[in-house]
Amino acid sequence: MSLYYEAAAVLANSNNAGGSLKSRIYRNKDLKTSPAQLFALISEASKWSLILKDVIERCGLLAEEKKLTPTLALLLTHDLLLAKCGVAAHANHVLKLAVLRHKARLSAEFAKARLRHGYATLDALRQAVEEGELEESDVPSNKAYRHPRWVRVNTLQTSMSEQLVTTFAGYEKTSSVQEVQRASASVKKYFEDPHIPNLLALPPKVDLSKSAAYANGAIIFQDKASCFPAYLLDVGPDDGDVIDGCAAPGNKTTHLAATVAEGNVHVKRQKVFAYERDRIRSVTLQKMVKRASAGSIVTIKAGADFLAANPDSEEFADVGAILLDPSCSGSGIVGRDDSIKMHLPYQAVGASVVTCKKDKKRKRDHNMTLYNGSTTLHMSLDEAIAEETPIEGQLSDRLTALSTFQLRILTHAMRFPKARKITYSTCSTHFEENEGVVFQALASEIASARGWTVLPRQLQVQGMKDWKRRGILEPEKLDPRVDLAHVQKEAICNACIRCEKGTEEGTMGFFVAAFIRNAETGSDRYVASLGAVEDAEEDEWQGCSDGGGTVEASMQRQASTASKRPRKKRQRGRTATVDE
Ligand SMILES: C[S@@+](CC[C@H](N)C(=O)[O-])C[C@H]1O[C@@H](n2cnc3c(N)ncnc32)[C@H](O)[C@@H]1O
Repeated sequence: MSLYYEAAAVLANSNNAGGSLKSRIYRNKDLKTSPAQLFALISEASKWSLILKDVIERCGLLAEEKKLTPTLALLLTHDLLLAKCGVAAHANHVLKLAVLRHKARLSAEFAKARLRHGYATLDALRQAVEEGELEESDVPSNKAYRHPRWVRVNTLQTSMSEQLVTTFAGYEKTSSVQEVQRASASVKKYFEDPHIPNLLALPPKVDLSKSAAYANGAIIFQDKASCFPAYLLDVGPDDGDVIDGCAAPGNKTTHLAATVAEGNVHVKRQKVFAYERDRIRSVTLQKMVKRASAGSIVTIKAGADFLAANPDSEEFADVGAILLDPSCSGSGIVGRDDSIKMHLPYQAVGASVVTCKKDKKRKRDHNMTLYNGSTTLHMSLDEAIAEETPIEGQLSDRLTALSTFQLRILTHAMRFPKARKITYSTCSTHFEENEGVVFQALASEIASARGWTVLPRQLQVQGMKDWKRRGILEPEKLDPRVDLAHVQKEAICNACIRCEKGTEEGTMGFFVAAFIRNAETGSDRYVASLGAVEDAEEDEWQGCSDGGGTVEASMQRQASTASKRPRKKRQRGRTATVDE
């Protein structure tokens, strides 16, 4: 009888295997249980876990049954109370006996829990559980703050108008994202995003994973915030080739490919080089690129370290833009609605220890978060999730290690001789990984040698310029060597873009900043774009009044150079140069 032990071991994921929950189960050749049975048990038990956790705690099951761990207690209680055939073990099995002894109390507590949640019958409760009504977002009690299902229409294959009459035929258009945030999964509503082109928000938990459009890559599940970097990079026909330095699973790579293809109709082909250091994640990247039909644009550098890419090599001679989305703490990630959340009952002593036949003591898995004294496991169902690998240890040590790596990768990108644009992003909410890295990068030798500066808000592509949440200054966390006046720091923060999780905007926690080269080394297109906002800057840009080495002063100088060059206009959210 290995079903429950094996399920507990899969959940513990003690070897930190990557990939989705499904792929971890189906790839594991050592399992005795059928993968389908194992997956069904885990996914069903997780749906009920919020209620069952409560039932188990009220019964004091873990205090009385020393053989049970929180995970085993949850899986067994699920089968005892809800599975058609009950606990799948022979009558005398030690685990079966451990829960059977408490059947009457568990059943009584389960009935009370059902009534507490306001469901008169088990069928009504079942329906609510299936629709995810009990499992709200990370911000409980406010439906307006739930995380919508964000869907990017893949313009390499299809168009928004085509999808609206096919995949989303019969869906009603709403005028606010909150309307879809509040809607239940069965409601057919969509909201067309005003900031990012070709992006839709749908009710949380809506299941499109079986749709043909998803299967063939016409639509891609991608959080709104995660679409910011490729859009902000704003690659145009003059920008040459593009590098995605940290690519897997590939959402931003395929988004980049779609934006590159848009500008390539009449001009020479631009390539996207996608670097991914991890071999296993490179396989996912390959699948994603193929499914999105981006193979003719994207060259995958599988298992290759971007830090080892030689900026001066012939291959990258035409690289004008670089997107960097390096590994981070992942503190902005929202428990996705297509991910499995397993709420485990609280165990007063040894709550973090899972025992199992072969491997007696297993360390707590990094996917667990302690929540109100008990534990919640988060498992991805989607291969295409940007999985983060938190470094063990104290938060401050982890942040130092991560930000050192992030700064290295960003300054490496600044070395590519023809590069004129870089975006740097993380799904972290920590200043150290975000604005902190931006400040340090700007203060680096390579940034001043090559003339890199931040792309101010006024010059950003329309949707990003309109986005209200900007960078945050936390002076006490700033590297003391960063020698800038307060007004300069504020200007840099205003150039940075943030998203917060658990808000009425429905995004994950995210950060992105763009860098550009100055007029002397930058592209004409950018120089022109600086001139385009010159007038607007005089009205809007309040960040600087002195003429010293400030960011804004540098922008002003660029703008004045630009005023002597051709005038330009914006097209489809993109900066275009036009001769008069
Ligand atoms: C945050 S994830 C990227 C998510 C991806 N941009 C997306 O949107 O789908 C970071 C990725 O960068 C990879 N990575 C980290 N350091 C790298 C390096 N030095 N060179 C190439 N890839 C790296 C990690 O293995 C991980 O897959």
